[in-house]
Amino acid sequence: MPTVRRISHQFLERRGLTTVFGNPGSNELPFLAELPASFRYVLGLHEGVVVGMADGYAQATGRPVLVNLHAAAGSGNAMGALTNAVYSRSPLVLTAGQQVRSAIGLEAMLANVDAAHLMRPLVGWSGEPSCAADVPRSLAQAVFEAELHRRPTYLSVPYDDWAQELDDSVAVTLDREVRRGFAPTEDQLAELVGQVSTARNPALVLGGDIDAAGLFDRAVALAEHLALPTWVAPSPHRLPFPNRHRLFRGVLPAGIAPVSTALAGHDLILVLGAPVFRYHQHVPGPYLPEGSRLVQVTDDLGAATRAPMGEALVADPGAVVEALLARTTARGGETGYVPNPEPATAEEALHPEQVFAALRETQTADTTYVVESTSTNSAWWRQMDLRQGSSYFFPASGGLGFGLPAAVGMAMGRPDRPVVAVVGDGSANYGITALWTAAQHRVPVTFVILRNGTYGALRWFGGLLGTPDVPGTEIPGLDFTRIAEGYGVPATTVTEVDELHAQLKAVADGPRLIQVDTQLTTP
Ligand SMILES: Cc1ncc(Cn2c(C)c(CCOP(=O)(O)OP(=O)(O)O)sc2=O)c(N)n1
Ligand SMILES: [Ca+2]
Repeated sequence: MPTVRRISHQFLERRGLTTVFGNPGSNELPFLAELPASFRYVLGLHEGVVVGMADGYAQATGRPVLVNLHAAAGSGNAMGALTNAVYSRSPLVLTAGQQVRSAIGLEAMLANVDAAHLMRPLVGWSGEPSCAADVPRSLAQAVFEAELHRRPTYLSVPYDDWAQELDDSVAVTLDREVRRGFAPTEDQLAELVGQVSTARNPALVLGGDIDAAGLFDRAVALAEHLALPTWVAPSPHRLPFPNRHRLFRGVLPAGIAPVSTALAGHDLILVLGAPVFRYHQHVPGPYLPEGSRLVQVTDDLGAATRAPMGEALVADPGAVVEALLARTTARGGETGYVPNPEPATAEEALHPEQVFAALRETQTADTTYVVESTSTNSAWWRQMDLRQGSSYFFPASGGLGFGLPAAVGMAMGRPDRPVVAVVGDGSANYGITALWTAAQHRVPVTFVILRNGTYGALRWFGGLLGTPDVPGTEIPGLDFTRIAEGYGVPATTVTEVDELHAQLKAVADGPRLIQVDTQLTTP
């Protein structure tokens, strides 16, 4: 008779969840025992790094990813990174070990009290099976819930369940398939085609889901077909459109009034694959310009129901893109790209624009950038020239500690594409132990640390909020070359542009860290 562990491993193997990101405690060991040879366990030294790596791997592969955490303490450490995975809609399946069933109620050491509620409201589905025999079905539910809703799930399993024997009938769970189809109806498509065809001056706003769905090139085709000025929705965690394309109008500012100002004059605003909108700094004003109509198309039901204005169609944006391409008359939009500007310079240190121009000039066009530098966004979009899908990733809820781990996870998920992490000297500390995992697995990531000795974005926010003189924004004296070497990653510091070019051009067969002293700029 098969054990709970055997059936569960078989189910995970059939669903392709054979890379496990984890950090174990005693509660997890009975699950990890007898892992089939097809499984790969990737150890992270902190649970925030474990989830960050899994998030990167999930966004790189587009597939559900298994995470194994240590009871409540491990799950709690993971929550910060989980806020990013929620908003990047990463299908993570979090599993956590639980004390033996008889010791949970008395709250023995390592009991995860009220486990099914611990990770809410971050996770979509969570549970702890009522008996060992329900573990395989519960695991299958956790996987399907994550896959279908594209939202992390959480399953807590008492560690004395795994060795329990089950009767053969439970194997019926192994072959389950659950599929989703969110195609719009003919009437819905006809209405949308009519709205776009009759619009005088429509605009296109794209969200990260367009890139996640592999629609980057189809979005370009649509914009060119209909001559649509195109923006990226505020606070992007991915890039859904080439940032130097002649139709690109920029990343929408993350304030209510500035969004209306940017979109003024467009009678129809078509939002594909984005929440409406992920505002950040509070700048109140009209949600929409006078005379504008907003139509949002998303397969994220929550994003559709919570928007403050406009109409929403809950459907697969890809089906809408193809229908608009096929059923509307071409308007001959601009094609091609605008030239790159000269980078700004600085006195003592390098200007971030010089760093980004060096990346543009030395890295290949298929490079995946994982960015977590919060005061350099303007410099980044001014200098980078990204023309492929899956080229840009940023922490989706702004939770720091994503950059270094996610870069490691992405490089593991897509070993065919070079990965460069561009991380601030503040952000780097939240996920710094990812360097150890990179060294252990010889993951070929280039980590570029922008050292300006401060929490630059907070200095800028202080000015915005009228609180310029607050404590806790200066971080002098950090040396990431010595920290990196302590985790096994070779590292250098550069102060000149030529040195930076030379370092970036050098071929590395594993991880490397380049620390660059940069001037503080504003986001
Ligand atoms: C987990 C976590 N902690 C704290 C913050 C607050 N925070 C912090 C601390 C920032 C400064 C990051 O500094 P950096 O050096 O990484 O980048 P810049 O100097 O370019 O701003 S930006 C920001 O929102 C956060 N977003 N996430
Ligand atoms: Ca900084």
